[in-house]
Amino acid sequence: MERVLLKTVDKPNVVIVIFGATGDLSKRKLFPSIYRLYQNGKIGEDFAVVGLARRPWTNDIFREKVCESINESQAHNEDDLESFAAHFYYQSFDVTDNSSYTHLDGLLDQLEGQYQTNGNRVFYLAMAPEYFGTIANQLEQNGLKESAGWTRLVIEKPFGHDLASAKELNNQIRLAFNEDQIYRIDHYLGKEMVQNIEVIRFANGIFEHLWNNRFISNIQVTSSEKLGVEERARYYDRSGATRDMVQNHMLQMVALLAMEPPIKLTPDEIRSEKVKVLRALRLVEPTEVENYFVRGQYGPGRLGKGYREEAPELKDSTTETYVAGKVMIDNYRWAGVPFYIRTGKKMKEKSIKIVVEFRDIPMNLYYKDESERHPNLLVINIQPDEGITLHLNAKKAGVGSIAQPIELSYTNNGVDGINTPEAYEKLIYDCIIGDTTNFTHWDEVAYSWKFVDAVLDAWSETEPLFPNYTAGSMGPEAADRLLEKDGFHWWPVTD
Ligand SMILES: NC(=O)C1=CN([C@@H]2O[C@H](COP(=O)(O)OP(=O)(O)OC[C@H]3O[C@@H](n4cnc5c(N)ncnc54)[C@H](OP(=O)(O)O)[C@@H]3O)[C@@H](O)[C@H]2O)C=CC1
Ligand SMILES: O=C1O[C@H](COP(=O)(O)O)[C@@H](O)[C@H](O)[C@H]1O
Repeated sequence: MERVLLKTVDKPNVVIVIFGATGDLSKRKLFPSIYRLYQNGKIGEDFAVVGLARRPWTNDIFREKVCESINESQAHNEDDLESFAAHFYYQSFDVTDNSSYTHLDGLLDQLEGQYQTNGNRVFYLAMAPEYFGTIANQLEQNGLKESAGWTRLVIEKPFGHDLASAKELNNQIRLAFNEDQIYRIDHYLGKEMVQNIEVIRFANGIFEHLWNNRFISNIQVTSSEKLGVEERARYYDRSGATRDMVQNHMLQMVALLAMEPPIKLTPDEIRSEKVKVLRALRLVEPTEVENYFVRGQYGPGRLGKGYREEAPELKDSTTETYVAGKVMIDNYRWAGVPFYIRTGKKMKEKSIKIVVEFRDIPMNLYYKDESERHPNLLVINIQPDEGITLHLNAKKAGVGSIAQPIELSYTNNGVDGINTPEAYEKLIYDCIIGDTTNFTHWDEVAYSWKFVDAVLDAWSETEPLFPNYTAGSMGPEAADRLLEKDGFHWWPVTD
């Protein structure tokens, strides 16, 4: 099957307008990613980047900041960097002020002539979500969408706080932009091994034929972080791990693992299969929440302070920094198979890993201890290692018919081992060539909110007993019991 792109161009000509260009995301992810596109020849010389934020910076200060961010994050060539930075322009801008947009319109006209960008514009909203509706509306009202080329709007997460606010936000944005112009970023969808899930499943007969409830006993998806809340207490405390990670990244991975093969590799066909999975998620009943989900918050431990000590305003916080859940998909393929997910801050290791556990053989003939079990596992390593490992059993050399567990491994040599910038690099490129496959459609966002809202609503009825895991551990004990009662256990995420 051939991947069909909406538009395929070698070196697209474009002006990228970044709202929030003085912020953390721009510095840590966007500038380095655009630089990598330039370095790798994915964009040529016919591009410009306009940075917008309130600070009274000049083009020179902005270019210095861009160079600093690249200096800090990756290998580069000084001459290359200077010519790259010359494509960056800054405008001091208040998103709530009408006149800022008029000025921007003039700047875009000038740059489009200078760089021959054919009127192609990406508006990247790297700002707090409360401004998304206003910006979309102002772009429409001030005619900034009306150019000779295409215009696309990239929106960062979080997309709403719950289903109701997400709907409201979506309605506001849709007044100004069509669905096919909206690119909702989920950076996990830009990770190499997340993109590989589809290929591992659908390009291998040995997996796809077994990929169902007859042969798979459970699937475990872990995204653990060593980092704590860092400088983002204000955002994170209103969000918590469920909104920050489960509503988007974790459920997207579940959808890719569970979807039916698409009839074609087009964005619409893939999305339609993912939506079917998200629609089939079993909503957790309020009285059942304890049987399906576990929440946690880190206290002091091997990795330092507890969450409540990270900032004065977190002193009495009941926000969860950890979630584990048993997700059931009520469809023909997956009936009865739990998808266990877990994610948390200040855990033992940084690891994103998927373990597919196949049903065990009915009798153990080859291990001395009859209770010993070594089910076949397919492990998809997403970060920091990238690759897959298949756990099998084979005969121990020279000792009769005794088996031992063995592993077949494939390591995907990442370009330089840094995963997230690469994910942003891919997604920015996809956006400028018009490939929406790895962006989330409104339907996916809505079904995901519906699922997590049920859990969050049930939790809001009771006060959690926090903290309940130590910084540097693998999370609360209750998360182990979640699997034990089904006869399973978490497979380790480290060797
Ligand atoms: N940082 C990260 O790692 C991630 C961030 N995100 C999302 O990306 C978005 C941005 O996050 P982040 O960069 O961390 O946020 P920051 O708080 O670091 O940056 C916010 C930006 O908005 C600008 N700004 C604020 N108010 C206005 C205004 N009225 N007019 C114009 N500009 C304004 C600020 O600049 P100034 O003060 O100069 O106006 C600044 O450039 C958020 O939606 C966040 O959830 C998503 C994933 C990861
Ligand atoms: O979206 C987010 O993701 C990061 C984790 O991303 P990763 O690529 O390092 O796994 C998380 O730290 C952050 O809280 C969240 O907003």
